[in-house]
Amino acid sequence: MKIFTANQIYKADKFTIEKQQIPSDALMERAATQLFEWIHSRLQGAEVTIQLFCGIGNNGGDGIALARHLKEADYNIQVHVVNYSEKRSKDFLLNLERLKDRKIWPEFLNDDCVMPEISPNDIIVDAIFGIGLNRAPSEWVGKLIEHINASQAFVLSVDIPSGLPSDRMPWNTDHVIRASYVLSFQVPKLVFFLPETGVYQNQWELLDIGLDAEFLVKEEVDYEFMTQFDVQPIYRPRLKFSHKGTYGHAVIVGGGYGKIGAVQMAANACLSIGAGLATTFVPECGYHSLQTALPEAMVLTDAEDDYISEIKIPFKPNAIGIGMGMGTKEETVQAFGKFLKEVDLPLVIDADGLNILSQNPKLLNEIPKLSILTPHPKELERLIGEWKNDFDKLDKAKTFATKHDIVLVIKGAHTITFYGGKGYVNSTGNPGMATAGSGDVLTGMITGLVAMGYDSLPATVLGVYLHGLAGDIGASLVSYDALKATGIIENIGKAYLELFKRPEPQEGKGA
Ligand SMILES: NC(=O)C1=CN([C@@H]2O[C@H](COP(=O)(O)OP(=O)(O)OC[C@H]3O[C@@H](n4cnc5c(N)ncnc54)[C@H](O)[C@@H]3O)[C@@H](O)[C@H]2O)[C@@H](O)CC1
Ligand SMILES: Nc1ncnc2c1ncn2[C@@H]1O[C@H](COP(=O)(O)OP(=O)(O)O)[C@@H](O)[C@H]1O
Ligand SMILES: [K+]
Repeated sequence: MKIFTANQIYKADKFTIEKQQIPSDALMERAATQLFEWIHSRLQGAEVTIQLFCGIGNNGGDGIALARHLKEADYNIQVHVVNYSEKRSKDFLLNLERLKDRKIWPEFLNDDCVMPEISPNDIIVDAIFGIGLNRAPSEWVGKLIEHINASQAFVLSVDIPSGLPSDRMPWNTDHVIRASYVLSFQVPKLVFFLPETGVYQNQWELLDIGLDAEFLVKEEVDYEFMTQFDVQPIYRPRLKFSHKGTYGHAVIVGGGYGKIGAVQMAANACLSIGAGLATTFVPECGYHSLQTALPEAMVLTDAEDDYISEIKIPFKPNAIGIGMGMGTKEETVQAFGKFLKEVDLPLVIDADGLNILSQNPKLLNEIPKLSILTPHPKELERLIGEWKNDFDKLDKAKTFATKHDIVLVIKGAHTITFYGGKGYVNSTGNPGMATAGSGDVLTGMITGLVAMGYDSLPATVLGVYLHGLAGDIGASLVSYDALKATGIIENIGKAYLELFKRPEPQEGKGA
């Protein structure tokens, strides 16, 4: 699913209005009808007070049109116009007239207004600013937003929480609506997925307002939100007349004294996702535990007992995952550097592999093209340097991935994969996955998919999606708190099955 910028949404609006030959307020009416149906199907005429805060642009227009529908269904409404500018939009004015025709007189709030009383039992509709916000809200509007946030009422934001710009950090973090729920039109907004800007909503959902399908398909975007529908086509079914050689031989290199478990989990995940064969390469001390815990995997050992000193793989693997639990001892750094020079297939590099790269930036030039790097935020910072905010982080990450011709995975609540100047935002996963070893599992899964013949980018996008989905299934069985990394591995099979279930209506989770 494409993620559009505000400008692209305006373009889609214009295209739709021209192609479908509809008046401009028709889209606003579709938006309001969808909003009304969503609310009405849940409230079923309940006597709760609905307070609508409407700006003077098209977001406000949506709110005013919604007020008309709510009144027609006999809801108890109070409409406030947040009168922050004299430049009212045409469709806002049209809908204000329609409201007045029905004898509904909104209260106009100006810079000297008294803050309206809000009960915690009220429902707030936040239609103050939409994607047109392009400068800091005035102080009094910011105070009104603070007042709404302090009310403890349920806040339903129209399109985007008011005060949250769609393409930059807010000017004042207190002057952004904290939405209980966002009903967003047609396409998700990038800000829903970033740690610093995703905190302004608990949940979001898309409403289809019929923007033209041709435009949605053709428009090129910088970011895509990877849903079940987007990921399904990547999957390649196993063939009847296949054998284990068809699904590749993966090697997992890593481990050190006390950190063999990381390799074990990665190799287990690698086999669980479907690699034909898996071999681990670990220091000698890992031999017995690996052979015991994971009988399906083969084990090669380093000459050293406790750490890796020379990586020797006496056959040509189809994929190599490297770095988990490996440490950054000088001998290991030398071995890793030598290995990078020798190897001629893309690698999946994680954990200490990434730390060694950050400490020895010259090695960055030795990374095979199309390798996959999977840093968590701290490892990413060591690789690309500090960032000012999430948007700066995305720019830096994209530049780094393009410069080295690699797939860069920024792990987090919504993992983002960068390749070829484009970002793929993952839709699965949960806070239960913030637990030791879940990154090792991801590395193993992606390595397995590469071994099976998937190219680097599809392997990563599919691996990240299935990893999150396996975590979601695992958490649904044992709770977020009790989920462990091995619980993710156990549910990889169910994640495959889930991938092909009929899609649920789109609904997302916030912070
Ligand atoms: N394709 C879609 O998604 C559709 C979107 N619609 C709605 O239209 C909204 C966008 O409407 P607008 O472009 O009118 O913009 P907004 O309603 O978000 O903002 C109103 C106007 O105020 C001005 N403004 C921006 N920041 C300000 C500030 N800090 N203080 C004072 N004035 C400021 C801007 O010039 C802006 O045009 C969407 O968020 C959505 O709710 C719907 O009406 C119909 C279709
Ligand atoms: N709050 C969260 N929501 C969703 N996924 C998460 C969350 N926290 C962590 N994860 C996922 O769990 C994994 C953690 O990786 P990492 O930090 O490398 O763990 P480790 O080093 O312990 O193996 C990543 O894939 C990340 O996306
Ligand atoms: K809004």
